[in-house]
Amino acid sequence: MNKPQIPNLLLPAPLVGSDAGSFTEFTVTQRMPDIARRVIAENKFSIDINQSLEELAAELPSGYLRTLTNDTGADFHNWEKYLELYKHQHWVDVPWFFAETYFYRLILNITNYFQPGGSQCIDPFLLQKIKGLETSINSIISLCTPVEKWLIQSQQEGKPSKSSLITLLYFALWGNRVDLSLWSAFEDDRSSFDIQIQLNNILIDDSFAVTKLLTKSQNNRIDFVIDNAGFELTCDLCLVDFLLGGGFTNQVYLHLKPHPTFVSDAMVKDVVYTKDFLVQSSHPQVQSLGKRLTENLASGRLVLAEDYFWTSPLAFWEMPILLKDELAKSNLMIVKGDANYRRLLGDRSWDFTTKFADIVSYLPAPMVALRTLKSEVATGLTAEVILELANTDPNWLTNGQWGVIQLIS
Ligand SMILES: O=P(O)(O)OC[C@H]1O[C@](O)(CO)[C@@H](O)[C@@H]1O
Repeated sequence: MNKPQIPNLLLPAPLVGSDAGSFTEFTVTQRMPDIARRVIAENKFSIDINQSLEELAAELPSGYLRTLTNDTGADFHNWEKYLELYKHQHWVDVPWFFAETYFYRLILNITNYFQPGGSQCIDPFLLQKIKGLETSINSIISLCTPVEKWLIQSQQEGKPSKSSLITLLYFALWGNRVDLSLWSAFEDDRSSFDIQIQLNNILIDDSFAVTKLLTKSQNNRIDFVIDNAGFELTCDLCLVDFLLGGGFTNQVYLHLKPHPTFVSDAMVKDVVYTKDFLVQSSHPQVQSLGKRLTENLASGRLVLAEDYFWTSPLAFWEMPILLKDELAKSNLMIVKGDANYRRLLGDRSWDFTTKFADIVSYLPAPMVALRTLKSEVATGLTAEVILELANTDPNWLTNGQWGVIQLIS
C-alpha cells in the first residue's frame, strides 16, 4: 500500500500569535522584538541596518508583514511564493511557524547576509553560539569522559551497548533544554543536569525501542535532523560518535540549516567550529571526541548536509521530493528539538491525546523525536497525565522541563 503524503487525520488550525495570553502571542509580541534588539546589541552592523532591525522589532506586536526584497538568497523566489498566502496580514495573525521562520529570514535580509559586502555571511547569532559552547565546557568534559569508556567497552565486548546508547539518547534529549532563543547564553548555564533525576520528566520514553530497532540491522544509515549549536550539538555529536563507533550504524547524515535561524540552530560551519573546538581542548577525552569526528568526516561515515527546506515555513509533509527520497534511505531519522517537532505536526493545535503515529503517517522512514517541550503543542499523552501536569506545573508546555522520546517505526 502507498504511504499517505499527509497526516491520516483532518488538519486542525495552525497556532497563531493572536491567541490571547498564549506563548505564541508572547513570542511574536515580546520575544521576537527582544531577539531583533539583541542582534543590534551583539553585532557591529551599520547605523542603517540597526535602524531597520529596530523598525522590524517595533512593527512585530501590531504591524503588518513586510515584503522581502530580492537579496539574491537562493530561497528568495520560494519565499515570494510562501508570502503570497499572507499578504497584508498582521504578524500576530499569520501561522506562528510562518511568522518565526520569516522573521529570521528577514533579519538576514536586513543585515545583507546574502549580498556581497562587509556583512555577507555574518552570522548575527555567532556570539550567542560561541558563548553557549564555551560556558558548557564543564558539562562537555563530564560527558566525553564516559563516552570514551563506553566506546572502548563496546569494542572489547564486540557488541553494541544498549544501556550506554539509552544514556546518550537522554543527553541528546536534555541538551535540547539549552536553547538560546529562549535563554540567552549570557544568562544561566543550563547544560548541567542529572539524567537520573530527569527520568521523571520524560513523558513518553521509547528509548529502549530505539535501541532494539538499531540493533536489528547495523549496516544502515541514520539521519539526524539537528537542532541547536552549543551544548546540544555536542550532546548530539557524542551520540553520533557512539552510534558510529559502538557498532550501531556505519553512516550518519547530519541535516543542518543553510543559514542562521532561531538564534542557535546549527549550520555546517557550526559543526565544523564545534569539532575544531573539541580538537583544540586540553582535556584528553574531549580532544579524542574531536579527533574521532574529524576521522569520521574525512572517511564519509559522517556526512554534513543542508537544505533550504529546514529554514522554510513548510510542514514536514510538504518536504520536497528529493529530500524525502533521500530520507527514505534511512534506517532511522532522529529529529531533534521543539521547532522540528512543531514542523512534524505542521505546528497545528492537535488534541494532546492524538496518536503521534496518526499525524506523522507520511514519514518515509522510521523516526524518533527527541524534544523538550517549549511550545503549546503535544501528542500521544493521556488525559490523566495532561491533567496532572496542568495541576502541578502550569507552564509544563513551554518551560523546557519536560521531554519526550517518541518513536514511530
Ligand atoms: O531549539 P528548539 O528546541 O527547536 O526550540 C525552538 C523553539 O523554541 C521557541 O523559541 C519557543 O517555543 C520556539 O520559537 C521554537 O519552537
